[in-house]
Amino acid sequence: MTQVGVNGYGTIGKRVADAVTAQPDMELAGVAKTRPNFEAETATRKGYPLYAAVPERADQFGEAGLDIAGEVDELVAAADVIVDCTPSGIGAENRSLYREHDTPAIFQGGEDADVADVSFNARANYENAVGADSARVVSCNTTGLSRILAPLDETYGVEKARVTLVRRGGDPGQTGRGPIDDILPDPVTIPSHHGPDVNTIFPDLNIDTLGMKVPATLMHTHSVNVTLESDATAAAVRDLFADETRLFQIPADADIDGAGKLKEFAHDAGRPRGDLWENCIWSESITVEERDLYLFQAIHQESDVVPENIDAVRALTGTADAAESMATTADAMGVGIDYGR
Ligand SMILES: NC(=O)C1=CN([C@@H]2O[C@H](COP(=O)(O)OP(=O)(O)OC[C@H]3O[C@@H](n4cnc5c(N)ncnc54)[C@H](O)[C@@H]3O)[C@@H](O)[C@H]2O)C=CC1
Ligand SMILES: O=C(OP(=O)(O)O)[C@H](O)COP(=O)(O)O
Repeated sequence: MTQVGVNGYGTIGKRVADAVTAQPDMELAGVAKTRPNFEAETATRKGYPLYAAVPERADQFGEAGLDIAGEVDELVAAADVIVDCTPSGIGAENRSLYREHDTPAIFQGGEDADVADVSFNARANYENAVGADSARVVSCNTTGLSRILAPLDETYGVEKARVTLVRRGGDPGQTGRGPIDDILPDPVTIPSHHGPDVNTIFPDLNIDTLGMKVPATLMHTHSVNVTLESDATAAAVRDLFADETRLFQIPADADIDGAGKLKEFAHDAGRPRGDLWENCIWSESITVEERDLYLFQAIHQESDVVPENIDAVRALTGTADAAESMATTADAMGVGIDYGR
């Protein structure tokens, strides 16, 4: 059993912790929190060992009626792998703590690529992380792009990818984020950081990305154009994507017209927190004009990186190959949508 510690128990951390507890080959060593808020209370209620992330604030937990198992360095010492889910930039600050304890570490996409030995996407470059000391699971958007680019590149070759990313302003719980009533080119410079981030997974891939931010919280939406190196048809691309567990093709007759209905669908399906771990690609949008493929996809920013974090644990510990790990993760979490079956 691999003992996994989660440092930072917010949007990503709480989902990674739940996913760890579902795996047959992993145990949750504990989670580290900075303060005794409602998420700390939930962790305690779930029976997760709770550690104080900031030693000076450890007393606050007891004062709030929450027992702690210790301080974060004890969690790092006890874990075989630590998954750092702290806000952007804090992961880099925590790197020395993980090194001190010789604990392999997984970082998130908000960190710069040089925080870790490798940038990671299970479908595209799992092998690069096998036996590494650290890996960075690329951002939700880069994860979503890597999942479609890997099969397209393997099957047809990618001459050039062009993607416009319409980004949600903040997560549902991020009440301080915006825009509230605006549509922003963000970043206004081109390419956005997503293209270079894709290149940390596919170093030679030719890609331009443009980013925008809108007053939405539910999901990101991508408008994708990929010029392929060889001929394809829309039907063949649909068949190719159908073999990918982490790609969900929204059927035309599902009456799912946007992120709102996608989330409703996820809740109806009994998904925890209404999570959609898969890219959600509108099947009707898949169009091929000569060698140009077009599609729209929605990405659930809060959850698509969660299966990737689980696979990254197995890659760092060398306990499974990519196919085995992705299958185990899917079975344990219920990743994959067989609509209509
Ligand atoms: N929310 C999203 O849409 C996605 C976020 N990411 C990345 O995941 C990482 C985490 O993001 P979120 O979960 O959204 O952030 P979050 O703000 O929801 O959660 C971060 C948690 O870490 C805690 N924290 C702060 N300082 C800490 C410290 N020194 N030690 C331990 N914990 C500390 C915060 O109190 C909070 O509970 C970032 O790198 C982000 O870019 C990646 C994909 C999607
Ligand atoms: O990594 C993300 O988005 P990004 O790839 O657009 O930077 C996540 O949705 C987190 O974005 P945030 O930095 O706006 O919280």
